[in-house]
Amino acid sequence: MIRFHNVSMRYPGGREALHQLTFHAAPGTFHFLIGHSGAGKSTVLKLIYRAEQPAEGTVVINGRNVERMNRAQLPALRRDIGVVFQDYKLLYDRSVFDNVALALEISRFDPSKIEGQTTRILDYVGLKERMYENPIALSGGEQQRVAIARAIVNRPALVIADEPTGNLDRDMARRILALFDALHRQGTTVLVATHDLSLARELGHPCFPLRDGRLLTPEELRENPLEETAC
Ligand SMILES: Nc1ncnc2c1ncn2[C@@H]1O[C@H](COP(=O)(O)OP(=O)(O)OP(=O)(O)O)[C@@H](O)[C@H]1O
Repeated sequence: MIRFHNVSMRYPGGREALHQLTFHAAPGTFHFLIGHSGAGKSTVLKLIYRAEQPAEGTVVINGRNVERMNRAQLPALRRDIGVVFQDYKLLYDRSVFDNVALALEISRFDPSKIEGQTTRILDYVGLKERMYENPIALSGGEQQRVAIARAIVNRPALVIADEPTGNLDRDMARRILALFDALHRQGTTVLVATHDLSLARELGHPCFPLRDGRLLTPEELRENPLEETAC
C-alpha cells in the first residue's frame, strides 16, 4: 500500500516539485498517476522507494514510515517494491537472464531456485526464447519487458512504473499494461505513472491526477475538466 499525507518536496535550488500531496492506494489496487511532463510523477515514485525525501509530510509504504528510515533499513523497503524505470536501466554488459537473476541475488533469494524463478518470469513476459541475448539486441518494448521481469521477479507486494509505455507503439503499450493488469489481478499493488490519459482510460483503473505538483480535487476536476488530467 501507499499512503502520502501532506507531502511536499523541493529539489535543492529548485522550485517546489510537490505541494501537500495526500492520497492512499490500498493493498491490491491499481492506480494511474496521470499528469503532463513536469507535473511531478517521477518525484512521487522517487519518494516511494526513498530515492528522495519529502520536505514535509509522511510517506507510508507497505505499512512502514519511509521518510524516517535510516540507510540500513532501505534494502528491506526496496525488496518489497518493484521499480520499472522510465529508461529501463538495464545492464548491457550481461544477458537478459543475468539482468533478471541479479535482482534475485541481491535480495538473497535461495541460490538453488534462482535459475528456475528467472526462467519462469521471463516466460511470463514472453522473453524466454531471448533470455541468453544481450538486451541491446532487443526492441524498446522487449527491453521494457526485461525491466518489468526484473522488477517483479522476487514477487514484491508493490510495483511502481514510470512512463512504462512512453516510447512504445500502441500495440506494445497495451501489451505492457496488460502485464501490469495481470499482476494486479494476482494481488499486487500497482501504480503506473503516465501522461497518456487515453491509454489509462482503456484499462479503467482509478487515477491520481497531478498538475504542477498538486493533486487535483474532484471539485477542481469537475470545474475545470482538462482533457490531459481528467480521469
Ligand atoms: N533532480 C532535479 N533537480 C531539480 N529539479 C528537478 C529535478 N528532478 C525534477 N525536477 C523538477 O521537479 C518537477 C517535477 O519533475 P518530475 O520529473 O517529477 O515530473 P514528471 O511528471 O515525472 O515529468 P516527466 O513526465 O517529464 O518525466 C519539475 O519542475 C522538474 O523540473
